[in-house]
Amino acid sequence: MSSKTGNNGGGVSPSIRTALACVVAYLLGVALSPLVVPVDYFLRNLVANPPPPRADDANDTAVVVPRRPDHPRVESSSSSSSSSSIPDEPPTTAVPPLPPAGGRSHLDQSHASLLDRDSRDDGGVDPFSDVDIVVHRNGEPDPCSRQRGGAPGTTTTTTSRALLDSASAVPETTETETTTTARSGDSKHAFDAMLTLALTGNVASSSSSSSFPALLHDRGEGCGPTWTDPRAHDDAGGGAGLPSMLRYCDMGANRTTVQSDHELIVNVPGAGTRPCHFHTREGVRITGLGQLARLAREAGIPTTTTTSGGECAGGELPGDGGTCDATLTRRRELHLYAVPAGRVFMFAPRHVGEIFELKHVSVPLDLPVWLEVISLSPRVFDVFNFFDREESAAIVVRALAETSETHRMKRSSTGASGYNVNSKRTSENGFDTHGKVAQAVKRRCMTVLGFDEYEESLTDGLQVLRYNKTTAYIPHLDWIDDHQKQNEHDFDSEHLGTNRFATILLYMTDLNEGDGGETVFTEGWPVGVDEKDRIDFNDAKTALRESGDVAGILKEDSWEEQMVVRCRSRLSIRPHSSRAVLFYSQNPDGTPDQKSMHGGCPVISGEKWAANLWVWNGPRGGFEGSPKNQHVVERNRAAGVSQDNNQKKASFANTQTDEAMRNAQLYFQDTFWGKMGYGDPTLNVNTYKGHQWNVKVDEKTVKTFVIDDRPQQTHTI
Ligand SMILES: O=C(O)CCC(=O)C(=O)O
Ligand SMILES: [Fe+2]
Repeated sequence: MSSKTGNNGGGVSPSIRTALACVVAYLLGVALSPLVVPVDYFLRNLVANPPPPRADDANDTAVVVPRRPDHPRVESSSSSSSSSSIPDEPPTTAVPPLPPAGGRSHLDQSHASLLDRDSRDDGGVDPFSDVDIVVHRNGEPDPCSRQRGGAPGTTTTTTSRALLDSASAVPETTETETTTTARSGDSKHAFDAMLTLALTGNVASSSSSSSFPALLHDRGEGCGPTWTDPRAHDDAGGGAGLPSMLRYCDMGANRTTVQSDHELIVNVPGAGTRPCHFHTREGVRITGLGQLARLAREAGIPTTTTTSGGECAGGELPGDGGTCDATLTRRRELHLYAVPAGRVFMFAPRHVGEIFELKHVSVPLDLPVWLEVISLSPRVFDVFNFFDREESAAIVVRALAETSETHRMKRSSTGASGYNVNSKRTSENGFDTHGKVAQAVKRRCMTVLGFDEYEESLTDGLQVLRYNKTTAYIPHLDWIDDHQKQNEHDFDSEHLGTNRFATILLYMTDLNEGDGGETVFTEGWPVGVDEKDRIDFNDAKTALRESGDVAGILKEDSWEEQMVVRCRSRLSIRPHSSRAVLFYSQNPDGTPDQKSMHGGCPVISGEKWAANLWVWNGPRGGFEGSPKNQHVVERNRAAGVSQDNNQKKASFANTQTDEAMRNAQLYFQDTFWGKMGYGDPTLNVNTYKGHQWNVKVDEKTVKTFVIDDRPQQTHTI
């Protein structure tokens, strides 16, 4: 079932008439859809239980969503088993109690009281007394290192000791963003430095006289860079002497994305390198010691085994029989996901069907938001209860009412320089940058992705998409490829550039099996289908043709027909109103994830409305601090144009009235751009005020166009 677009209207202008008709038709569609869809998808989500599996659709290549397990923290058991590769060290001997508070001249008293059992009101239980810290690299389900086993809490734990020691080593910082002076560890940036230092231990330096051991049993050697790090062998630069984890946390001058808080980063004392920032498995950024202590208290339930009649341990009083009940407590685990400075948190799924409960994300209906893993490679997740039907309808209504030339719904374009209408993207799109719902959804999206603060420079406006019957969007990467570095903006996210990092796709209409319109991930495989039962392209094509489903609708061997074949044999997501899906376009190291290739399948029946939100790994073009290709900037400066302020859209067409222009060609200055002769398609470009476009015939310039002030301009010969 999907809403149908009406197109008859009264005496108003045709575009407003169409828009109004669409609004009414869409609302009717939304209002009626629960009556037509047997079990309404969203209502199913209203009950706290997850939706039932969708395996009942025999021919449905859409994802089969397994049930939510009763104990969603699947990670703790699996990670402890997977952690077998990391050798556990025998527990260290008990650490002496902290010195009296007065003796801690460097320490903020508030930190000390968080950890110091003597000064706590709750009986002084050290929050880390039976918890081991386990570290993962960003996006990795397997830990890379773990804490050496600590002594259970009769006294201050190794963890508290290390945290307090490292807190004392982090200098006082001034947080310019809050204009308050914070003591060491009070700011999230100082906290990052402190935790990184505690995990890896202090690095000998002339200025640090004290020495204390690393919390991690291997000082984080297992958590080294996953990319080739030139500093590993660079004795002169000191890189080789650093624990590997420090080289992971500080990706180096050529790879540390410059975020808006770059200047606030506090280096790891002794090492002088940038620290990691740390997130929970669910993406929550850990910004202070109090929060870390809270997480430690909440970390899982310890497994205990009790044997009676044992010997009494030191300090334990014997029971009636003169013996002690020895309670063997298996230590709990606090998993931290370490993200290099300047980089962005990424979920670390282990298996399809895995759940991530996002208790920190609030939505209008106060329903729990959770992720369910649809695919590991590409990384794709369903985001349950991300938005509701009301918001879904509001997005469509606003898109239809939009009249501004830059934002209204119109034939889609693609590419870094945007404006080229593409024959392989036949849908329509528009942008919602200021709508109330769009704003709310953008903020929610950032929270889901693990940002502790909203950052406008990291998101595009909400892009709204409409697909009518037969329209589609050929498989592509959302990551923008500018490998020749032709743009002022530097898109090379592996290094200092920024690019699209993650996409949240929102669906606003219900499409039934056979209606088409799925989002297909052409490198992914359908869930729940055995490897041996996967269908190859040719068999799927034969089956499609035999079914006759697209006969008379799509041309044989057209790219659209080929897409339907893929949509029916590869991982595809069927739209439902208020369904949201998250996927990543980059790997954790910033390289593009080629497996994230995806497209919008041709709509066979009805209409599809969707929207996407692209989140970048750093400031996108036009925002302060966005990375630039300096050579292009210089070139433009020499040509007297500034790209940021003067971008224009220009179309060049041949009216076929001047015989001398029969074989004309368009050049940007002296660079060939495209054929502009009789019968050649209009050339659409993004260009800049003052740019010169030359028309040449037989290599001689016959006409020059200079781009003027108009935002959109057409030049003809
Ligand atoms: O419509 C879809 O399902 C996908 C849209 C998409 O990939 C895009 O707009 O980048
Ligand atoms: Fe896309």
